[in-house]
Amino acid sequence: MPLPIAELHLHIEGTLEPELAFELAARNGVALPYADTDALREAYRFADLQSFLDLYYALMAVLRTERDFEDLANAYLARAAAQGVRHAEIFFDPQAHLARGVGMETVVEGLWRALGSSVQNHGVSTRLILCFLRDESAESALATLDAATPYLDRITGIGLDSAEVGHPPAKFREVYGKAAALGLRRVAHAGEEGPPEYITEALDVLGVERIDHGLRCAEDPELVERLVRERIPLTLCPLSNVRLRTVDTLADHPLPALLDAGLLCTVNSDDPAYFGGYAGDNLDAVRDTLGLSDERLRELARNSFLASFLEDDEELRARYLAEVEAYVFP
Ligand SMILES: Nc1ncnc2[nH]cnc12
Ligand SMILES: [Zn+2]
Repeated sequence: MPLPIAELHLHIEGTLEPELAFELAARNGVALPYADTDALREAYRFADLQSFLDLYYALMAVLRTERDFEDLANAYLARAAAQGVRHAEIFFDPQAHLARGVGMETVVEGLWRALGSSVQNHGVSTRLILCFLRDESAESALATLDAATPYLDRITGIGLDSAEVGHPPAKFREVYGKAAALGLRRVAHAGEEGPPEYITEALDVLGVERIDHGLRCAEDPELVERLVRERIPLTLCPLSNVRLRTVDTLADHPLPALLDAGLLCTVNSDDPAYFGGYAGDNLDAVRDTLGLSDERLRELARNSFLASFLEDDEELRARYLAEVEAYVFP
């Protein structure tokens, strides 16, 4: 039995496995510029975040109907559950779909068909987090939040993703202010490729409650001290960092140093179909390569539930935390 964890940094579009991409392409009459799944997998060699994003957005062309989003989410939930994920806070990128003529309703209703029955079907509780694309305009983010208004009962929070460098958090001050007023929780990618200053800005200007990635905080000891003091969680994604060359090798990952510093770190998969592993694979990799002890792994699992947005169901959080403490490592 795998260690029970919450996954807090997961882009649902990044769970599109090549096999499902080809199935959806055939179903929707979309031509893919790859001969087969092997040829597509060959394209999964990334130089940096942008080279990944180019493929990530291009492959979304196969996602067209509610059923497509439902199938995508069900495939993720089944795989995640098999690796110990008990709770998933799932990002989605509506602007990438709206730009292709796929409406907010199709995306949210489709995802909800899977998420709404996930506890029964997969044993995984879920929350949905709407991400704004930071390389789009602030006005586009505001229009996207407006388009999501009818679905806010299904959306727990907002996030910020896509190409980081050159798109500092402050650009999205207004939309984060509006989202806060609507009672939405706030997170943002920061310090993945961007500098530590973006992390500070996300906290001070956007009022985020967690930092997605955030690994470049390791370059600024005062920032690390602040994150520890304020108990700001980091949603780290080790295999993603290796594939996108944010770290040279997994052995160079700052996770052990950040844990030693007292940071509330969590381990997540980001875009598992593209980066070679789901949440449990990421935990196995850091255990094997970074030599994390069983108690460190338990700490990561505990952190994931503490950092989750389960304030609306503290009883469930307590149950998950009890599962973590009772877990016996093989
Ligand atoms: N790792 C990542 N960083 C920024 N934007 C993303 N969108 C999907 N995955 C992402
Ligand atoms: Zn991400």
